Amino acid sequence: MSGSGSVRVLVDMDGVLADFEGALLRKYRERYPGEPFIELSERRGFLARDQYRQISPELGPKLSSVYESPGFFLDLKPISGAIEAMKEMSNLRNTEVFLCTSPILQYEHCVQEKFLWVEKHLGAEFVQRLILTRDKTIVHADLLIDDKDSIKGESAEGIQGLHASVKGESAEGIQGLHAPVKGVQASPSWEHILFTCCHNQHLQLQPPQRRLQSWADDWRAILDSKRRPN
Ligand SMILES: O=c1ccn([C@H]2C[C@H](O)[C@@H](COP(=O)(O)O)O2)c(=O)[nH]1
Ligand SMILES: [Mg+2]
Repeated sequence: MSGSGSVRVLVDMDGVLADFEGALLRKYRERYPGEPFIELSERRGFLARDQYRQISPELGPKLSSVYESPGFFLDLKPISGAIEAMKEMSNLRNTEVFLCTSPILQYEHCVQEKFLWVEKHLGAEFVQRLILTRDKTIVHADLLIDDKDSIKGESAEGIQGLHASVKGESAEGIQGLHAPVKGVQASPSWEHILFTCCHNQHLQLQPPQRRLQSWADDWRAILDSKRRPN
C-alpha cells in the first residue's frame, strides 16, 4: 500500500473525533423532555435512530430531527485526546493522515458544518485532508480508525451485503446497479481498527480484529504495526 516505512491512516469523525452520541442524547432530552431515552451505557447498534425506533416508531424521526438541525454537527465537542492525537499523528514522519467521514443524507447543514468543525478544532491545513464519502471501502489506506462495527461498501463483501438486503428485486436489476468493476479489489485496502464508543463497547471482536479503546490507548503502536521495514 504505502511506500516503505510509511503509513496512510483514515480517521473517522463522528464517534472518533467528535462526540456525536453525547450531544445527540443531551439535545434530544432538551427537545423532548417527556419522551423515553436511552442512557449511553445502554446504547446498542451503530444507528441510534434504530434503537429508539424499537422503543416506539415515532421516536426514530424525533431523534433524527436532532442531528438534522442546524448547528448540531458544528457544536459537537471533541472526544478527549482526539485533537492532540491528530496533530501529533500528522507530524509523524512517513505518516499520511486523512479524515474520512460519512455525511447524513439530509446533508443541508451536515456537510458544511463538518468542514467548519475541522477548521475550528484542527485548523485549515486539516480541511485539505477531509474526505466525505458514503463508501469508505473505496478509499485506499493502510488503516481506518472508525467506531462503526461493520463497514460495508462496493467491495465484494459490500456487494453481497447489498444483494442480500435488496429482497424481491430481480438478479438482473441488482447486477445492473452493483456490477463489480473490472480491476476493483475484492475487499478494502485498509485494516479497520474499531474505536470504542458506547454503541460498540459490548462487542467481542474476533482475532485478528483490533480495537483502539480511546485516544489514550496506544495508537502509535497500531500505526507502527503497518509500517514496512526500510
Ligand atoms: O442514528 C444515527 C446515527 C448516526 N447517523 C449518522 C451521523 C453521521 O453523519 C453518520 C456516521 O458517520 P461516520 O462517518 O460513520 O462516523 O451516521 C445517523 O444517520 N443515524
Ligand atoms: Mg463514526
